[in-house]
Amino acid sequence: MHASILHILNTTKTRVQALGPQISSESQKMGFEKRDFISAVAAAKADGRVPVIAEVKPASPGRTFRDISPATAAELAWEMEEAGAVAVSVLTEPGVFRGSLENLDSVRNKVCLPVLRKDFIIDRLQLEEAQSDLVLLIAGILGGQLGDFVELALKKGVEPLVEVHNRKELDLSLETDTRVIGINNRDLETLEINLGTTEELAPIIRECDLDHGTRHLIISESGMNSVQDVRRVIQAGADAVLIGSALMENASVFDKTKEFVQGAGWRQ
Ligand SMILES: O=P(O)(O)OC[C@@H](O)[C@@H](O)c1c[nH]c2ccccc12
Repeated sequence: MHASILHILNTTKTRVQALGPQISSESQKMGFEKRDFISAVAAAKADGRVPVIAEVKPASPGRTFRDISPATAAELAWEMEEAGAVAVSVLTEPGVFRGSLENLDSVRNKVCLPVLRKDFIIDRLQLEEAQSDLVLLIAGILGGQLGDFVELALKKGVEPLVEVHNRKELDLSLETDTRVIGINNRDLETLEINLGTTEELAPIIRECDLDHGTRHLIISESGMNSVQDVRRVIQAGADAVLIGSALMENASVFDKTKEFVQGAGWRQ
């Protein structure tokens, strides 16, 4: 693991331990209606949009994009929705990524799209502390506990998005009941990007689906800057893409999201 990721895992552990009792009482919140990500992807495909999960990302290791308050997060998410995004991802890790649970709540109250909580989940209490439609579970971090976390999320009615980066993590994820697999093109050890990761792993998922009569949704995550990049991973078998930095760097999040969603004409 890269030093910044190890640092996040340590601070997350301390934070969750300190917040323990408060989190369990918050989980009583009622009146939460889940938004279905799988049918949102199908709807996007049916009307010719490239399914883009657009990410509200204030910073990443070594880079700051924008200061994002809950009000700004809502504004950005609204631009993403208007531009045709299929879902919104919200970073909630408060240290290195400068995210917040307040940003997540604010986004979900503003838009009608499914919302993904993007964080480093290491403790089941974290599944109680926020309400989202999808939750990221990183196979490389959860290891042997992955299956339990997938079950827990499903039981809560939250769609797990299991993130993998190599064959070993993919095999682990295919043993769970997850319906959504994210292939991270970024190596969490070096933080380097290689879109070939999707080209390598997506066909393995498709083959497994054929063998078992299942149908996983494949999300290609990270490192896409152009419509050509998106085209490449969709052609490799991805159903959807997850894009953060390229949107945050652009002066107009609406314009950039729309460009990816429309695919600049390569989509018939
Ligand atoms: O900003 P990018 O390169 O478009 O990547 C977005 C997203 O995939 C990335 O933020 C991400 C993927 N997996 C994560 C796990 C934790 C934090 C962040 C991430």
